[in-house]
Amino acid sequence: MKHFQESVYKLIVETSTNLPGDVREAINRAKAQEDSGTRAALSLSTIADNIEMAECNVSPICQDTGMPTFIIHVPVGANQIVMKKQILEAVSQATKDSKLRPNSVDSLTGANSGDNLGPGTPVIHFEQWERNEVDVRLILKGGGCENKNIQYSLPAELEGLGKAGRDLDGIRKCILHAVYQAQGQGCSAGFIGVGIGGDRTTGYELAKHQLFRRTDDVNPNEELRQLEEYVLENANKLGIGTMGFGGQVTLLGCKVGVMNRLPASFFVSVAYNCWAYRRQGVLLDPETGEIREWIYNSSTGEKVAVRDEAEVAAAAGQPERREIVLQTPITEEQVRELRVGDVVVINGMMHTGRDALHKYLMDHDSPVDLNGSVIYHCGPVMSKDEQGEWHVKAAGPTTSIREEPYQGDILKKFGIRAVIGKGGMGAKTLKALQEHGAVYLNAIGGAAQYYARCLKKVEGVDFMEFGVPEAMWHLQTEGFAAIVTMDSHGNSLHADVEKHSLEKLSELKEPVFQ
Ligand SMILES: O=C(O)C[C@H](O)C(=O)O
Ligand code: SF4
Repeated sequence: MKHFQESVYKLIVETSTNLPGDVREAINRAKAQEDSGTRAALSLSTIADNIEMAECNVSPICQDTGMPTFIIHVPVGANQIVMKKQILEAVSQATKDSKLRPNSVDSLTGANSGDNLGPGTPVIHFEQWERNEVDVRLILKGGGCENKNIQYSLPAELEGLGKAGRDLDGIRKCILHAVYQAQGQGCSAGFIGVGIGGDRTTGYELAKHQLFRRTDDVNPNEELRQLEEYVLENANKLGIGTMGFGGQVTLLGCKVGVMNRLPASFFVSVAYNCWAYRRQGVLLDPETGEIREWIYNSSTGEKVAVRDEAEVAAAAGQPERREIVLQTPITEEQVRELRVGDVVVINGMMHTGRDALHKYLMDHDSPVDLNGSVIYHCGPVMSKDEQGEWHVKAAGPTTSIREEPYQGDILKKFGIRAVIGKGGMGAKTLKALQEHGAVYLNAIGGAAQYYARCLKKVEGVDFMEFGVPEAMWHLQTEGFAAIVTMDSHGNSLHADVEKHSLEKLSELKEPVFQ
């Protein structure tokens, strides 16, 4: 199979940079359902822009290119050892070419392998079949939505929904709860794969396999078909909306699979995938390894309608939405002026920082002055040119809640005035924003091309030893827009949406499937 490695490389690039047609259609439908001018509609426009940009630039849709997971069907006798070696080569090459972010981290030392290779990464499953072709499928599922996967053991007592028994109605409750607990943190609107039964490991595997189903396929099991339909309709009543900003569309797809279980166990496993639902597949010629066919057709996939000027104008015309341009360094007075719902446009310097940096700063000094500064929760995809200069290739926000134990203290210690991330933060940070005078800005998760365009120049980098995603990048920005979702007056849009969605969840308590 002379062309196998090259075909796998093409598959990786396509998966990372171009969303399949069925996913685009689902996002388009969501866009049509949201009222124009709302935060959700505007966010979906940004998402649509980002999808187009990624395709045009052949660059990652989201900077978190996830855990590359391959599922491969081969004819009997195919040499899986050689194929595996070539897959590793293709992954490493795609990482060098900035199509994948270096995402493989030593769990004990924190060292990034730099090429996406290491124990357990990438994930490769082989299966034999009797067809005379090779089927290679790939999913790039990022860490933020992976963190929102959840497994229930029935019977259980669920927040808002009460008792969930070992029956179809108990399963229904678990799935609704799974969507509720994700809030906007997994970059809603999302897609879920559900595995009923199995053990803890195979249950999750089954859930993830459901994510390879096309969004428009129909479950052959009538009970499960009804369940999928019910969940899709009712999860959208929770009002979580795009990025957890509130809205009509919270879930874009639900696929459920079932397998046998042990008498003592009853697991319901849910794999949550963000809107940046990157999965693709190819059918290969078993002799040459050349691509015969793409499995999730992207070329016939429709375009996601890009930003509509009328919509932007409608949003701007809303009296309650203000747009404030800020130049760094930012003062306390400027920050105290801001209210939840304002759009802030940042010009000047921004510093990236995520898990490793926040932990470090708790008991060390910062290499740069952070007074009046902006911290961006972001692990970008970077590339270095021949002159040794760095360029930002993809740079959307990461889930901020992971920094909750540190953020409040760090704001105060260094005089930071704005934190940009996604998904919101908790009570401790909200209190610190109020006491110190700072603001939390929510950027649109996954919109990595959209934001990379605003990051004009890399002024420097510290802590490269933490690896590319965790390093502290010093970036010159121009026109970086984000929404105030937590202000210095004790208001949090995230707390409001969570409370409201819990009320909505409780309305779905009554049995549906007897
Ligand atoms: O690691 C990242 O850049 C983002 C992550 O996928 C997240 O959603 O938090
Ligand atoms: S940042 Fe959002 S879109 Fe990107 S992988 Fe994480 S959850 Fe998905």
